[in-house]
Amino acid sequence: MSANARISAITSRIVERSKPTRERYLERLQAATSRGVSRSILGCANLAHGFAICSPSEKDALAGDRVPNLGIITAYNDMLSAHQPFETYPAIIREAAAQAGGIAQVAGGVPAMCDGVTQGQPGMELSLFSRDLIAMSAGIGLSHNMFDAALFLGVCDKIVPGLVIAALSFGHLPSIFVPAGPMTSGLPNDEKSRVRQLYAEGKVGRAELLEAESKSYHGPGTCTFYGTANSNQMLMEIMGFHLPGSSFINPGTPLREALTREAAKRALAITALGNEFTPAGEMIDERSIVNGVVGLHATGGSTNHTLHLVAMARAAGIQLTWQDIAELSEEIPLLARVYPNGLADVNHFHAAGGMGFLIKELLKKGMLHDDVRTVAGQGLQAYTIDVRLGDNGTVVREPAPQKSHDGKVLASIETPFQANGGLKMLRGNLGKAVIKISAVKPDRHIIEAPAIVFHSQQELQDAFKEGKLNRDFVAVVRFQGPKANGMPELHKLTPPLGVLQDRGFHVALLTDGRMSGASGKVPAAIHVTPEAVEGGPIARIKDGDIIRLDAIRGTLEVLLDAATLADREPVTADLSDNEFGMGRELFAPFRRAVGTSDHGASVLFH
Ligand SMILES: O=C(O)[C@H](O)[C@@H](O)[C@H](O)[C@H](O)COP(=O)(O)O
Ligand code: SF4
Repeated sequence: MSANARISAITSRIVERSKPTRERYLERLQAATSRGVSRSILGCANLAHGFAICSPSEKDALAGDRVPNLGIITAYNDMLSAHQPFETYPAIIREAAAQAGGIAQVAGGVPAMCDGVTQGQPGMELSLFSRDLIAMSAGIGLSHNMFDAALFLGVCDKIVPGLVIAALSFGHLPSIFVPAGPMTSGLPNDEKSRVRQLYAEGKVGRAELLEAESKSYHGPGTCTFYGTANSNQMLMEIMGFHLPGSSFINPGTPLREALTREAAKRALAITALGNEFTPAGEMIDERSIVNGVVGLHATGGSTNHTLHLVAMARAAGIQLTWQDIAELSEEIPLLARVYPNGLADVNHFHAAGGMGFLIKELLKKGMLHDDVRTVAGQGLQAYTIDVRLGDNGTVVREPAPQKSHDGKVLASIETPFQANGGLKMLRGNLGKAVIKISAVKPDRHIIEAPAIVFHSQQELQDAFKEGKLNRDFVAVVRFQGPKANGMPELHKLTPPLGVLQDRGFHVALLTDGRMSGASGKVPAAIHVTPEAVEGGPIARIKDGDIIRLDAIRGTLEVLLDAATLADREPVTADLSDNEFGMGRELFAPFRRAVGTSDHGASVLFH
């Protein structure tokens, strides 16, 4: 079944807009695939270096071009609870590949930042840039050109988007994403946030706060809120980069290992040496990208994907815009309530029916393109499943439940939680911005209040502690854009602004920076473009100006006449503190080269 008329029309518009870049991309891809098995063009010395550590039988196999070789790109480190399980994956994959008559080599590693460790810290100013650096790093691994397919081991925020950019830059290769799964449920996310607000008010100390945080983040796996990392898993499944049912199986379980082994065997089966050749750059097309956006809206996914999906699409020559994302939001109902959009976590979401139920429901109403290619084959019907471990350690897939196992977490398409998706675009005399309203109560969808201007998160936190913010106001936190300081997440503002909102004040955030995918209850107009350091209108706002943020009409304005606003000189800021320390001096070229937020805030594509 093809997608309904409205979604198909948006897709057709994207196809038309992308024609020049998509055609050039596909020409390059076909030229690469026409050269046959990649390593066959390597010289003897190149090849000898490439398989120097292999066994004699592996060398024989690799010297020919009949045995497929998998290139593993791993984002393993002990810093990300979500990536720590990857430590053992290469050995599992090598064994599974050998059992299936193939070979697997770790082509390279990529850096992976934990936004939870760096949240509110200087390191966060490297976070967004790390996405493009991850793409470049993965490219270094794959540029050895020894491989017939790639396996990507990555989960978190910037890592999956960076790896997708790499996979599409090497679009002549089939690629499968291999996740490690969510942490088991610990202290509920809303209880964690309640303790944070108590700490922000000085009602509990660090000991109580650390105890709550440690009970929430307590072991291997992805943090269980529906932030960017878990939005990534949803995207990889709905866009066809995961095998069906892979996204939300906990690490360290037999089913998780069975899925990893299956991914290795499937990657061998979809190389050019087999009969199901599925190069990633052909598999992912405009329909796949639209399916990703649909999934984002239907689940209340991370606002960061208004940056990452745009950049990921560009890597395949596809031009996705915020307008496309906003118009799709009007068509797609909210079907999942996972924190911060509800009280449940991703384990509850999976138990309620998870991705299989979600995709089945969206397909019922033509809200997804079913005529897409995936690593599992043709179409998304294969993804409307529930997955379990079979008797002999294999993966068994059965039809997804007809009804949600928990209607408070996962709704049917007939009775959605909200008629449209959580992500909207705002426009007005302050430029363009993004807002996620799926976690904002309806009485906060319109905020009109005086501006209070800050040039850092710390300034706002200090003003809160000094009791200066007990009022209605719009916090204008500027000089947080990609060119200013790498566009950090300002998630540390969630507790103080949440306290003020709970006290009954009408507050909102307006920033050229980002928020965490885990932010949610306070209305926030984020990714404001043009940014302050580029002289954008946000740099002309003064304390006391009346700001109107209207998420219903999709407008963002400072209530000044055009002449008054134009007569004001945009203020500048001293950003010297953001140029050194914690590696920030290494990223000056990125700050200079990065494009605008509505084009993905990328140094790779403008
Ligand atoms: O976009 C995201 O989902 C966030 O970057 C997330 O990955 C980050 O880790 C949050 O900071 C976690 O939330 P807390 O900071 O509230 O633990
Ligand atoms: S979800 Fe966020 S906090 Fe959790 S491991 Fe990943 S990057 Fe770190």
